Amino acid sequence: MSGPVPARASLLTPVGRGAIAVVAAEGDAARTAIDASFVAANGRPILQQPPDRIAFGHWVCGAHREEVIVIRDDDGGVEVHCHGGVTAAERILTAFAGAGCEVELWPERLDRTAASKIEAEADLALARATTRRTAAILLAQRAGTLSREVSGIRGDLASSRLAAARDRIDALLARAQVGLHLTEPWRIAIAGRPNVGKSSLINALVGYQRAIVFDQPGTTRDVLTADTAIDGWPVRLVDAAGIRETEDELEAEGVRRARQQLATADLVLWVLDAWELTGDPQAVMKQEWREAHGPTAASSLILTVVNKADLLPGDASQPPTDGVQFVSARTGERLAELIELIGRRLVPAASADEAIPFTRRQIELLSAAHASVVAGRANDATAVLWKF
Ligand SMILES: Nc1nc2c(ncn2[C@@H]2O[C@H](COP(=O)(O)OP(=O)(O)OP(=O)(O)O)[C@@H](O)[C@H]2O)c(=O)[nH]1
Ligand SMILES: [Mg+2]
Repeated sequence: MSGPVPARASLLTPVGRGAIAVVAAEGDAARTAIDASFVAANGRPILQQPPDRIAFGHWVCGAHREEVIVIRDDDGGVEVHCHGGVTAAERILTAFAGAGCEVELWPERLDRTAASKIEAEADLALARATTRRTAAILLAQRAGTLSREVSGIRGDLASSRLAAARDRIDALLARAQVGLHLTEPWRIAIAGRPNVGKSSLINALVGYQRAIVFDQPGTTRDVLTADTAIDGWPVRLVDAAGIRETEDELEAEGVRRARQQLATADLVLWVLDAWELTGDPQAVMKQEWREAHGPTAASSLILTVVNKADLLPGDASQPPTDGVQFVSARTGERLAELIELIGRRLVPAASADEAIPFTRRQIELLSAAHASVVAGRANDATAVLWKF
């Protein structure tokens, strides 16, 4: 027989996001609170409700009655589902606390109840995942893909296959950026001369009117961002104001910030105007980059986007060139190709069934294990990997 379950209560759902809120509680004090406040529609006390089945009723608190569903399990745990929003859930949590339950934040609860550290981290990450693709990858890690790989590496170390272990750690570390971006958006800066259609392109990519579009150079004076998904990856599109020399102080500040956005972006889309294009798009992009940034070479993480392709005669078909995409933000022409190209550039390869470290803690452990393996200290590496 196990001892008494400590009484705890937690709000499991994020504040203000869903139509329902869920409060979980356990321990004798939790039952006391339920007995005092829950009136089941079938008139039975909670212990006479069948376990793991929903009991509909009301949470009664003074003159206030709130519709709820209560579910109990066999181990003294209960879940109360009430209307979403802050008030109802708070009233229920207060009742649990009043009966003697310790109120615990849900990340702490996850840490305590998860079967492993990776599982707890995956649950936290899943709550922040915004696309199916990223959620599928995280679910695979939660289901054991990452821990199996780590234990495979420990097996290599135990059998003195140090080179194999090192290669497998290298492969995991190579996916660290993808892993961190399962919960953090990739940052894509949209840059180029004034009036080429940067804001229009962002609007087209996001699918709604977000940035101000105006037929005058220098419309966007500050950095605007829009969050969306591209090819299943969460991205933050950053609208960099037209970079050029300016006397206007406010604009100069915008230019300074835009430059900073470019320096820190995961990918830059350098936008050209098809109507004004004279010569090879890549060469023009490099020329404009030099004008804006001085002699620093354009980084490889730049895609050249030739916008306003609808203004070109004929079907505007250009021979496909590596790193160049013709589009029309106005008509949506070739936007699908651009989206695919961005996806490939951002994340060269990632499949849901490979092991991917997805937290800084995991990446630090792998780096430490790597250093130990390289130094020939297999035992130290093994010890670090056990911390997974
Ligand atoms: N024909 C055509 N016009 C476009 C296209 N994209 C944008 N424009 C027009 O070009 C003008 C400038 O567009 P913006 O999106 O404001 O350009 P921008 O690069 O953000 O300009 P700044 O913020 O001033 O640097 C507007 O009149 C748009 O309607 C396109 O694909 N085709
Ligand atoms: Mg703009």
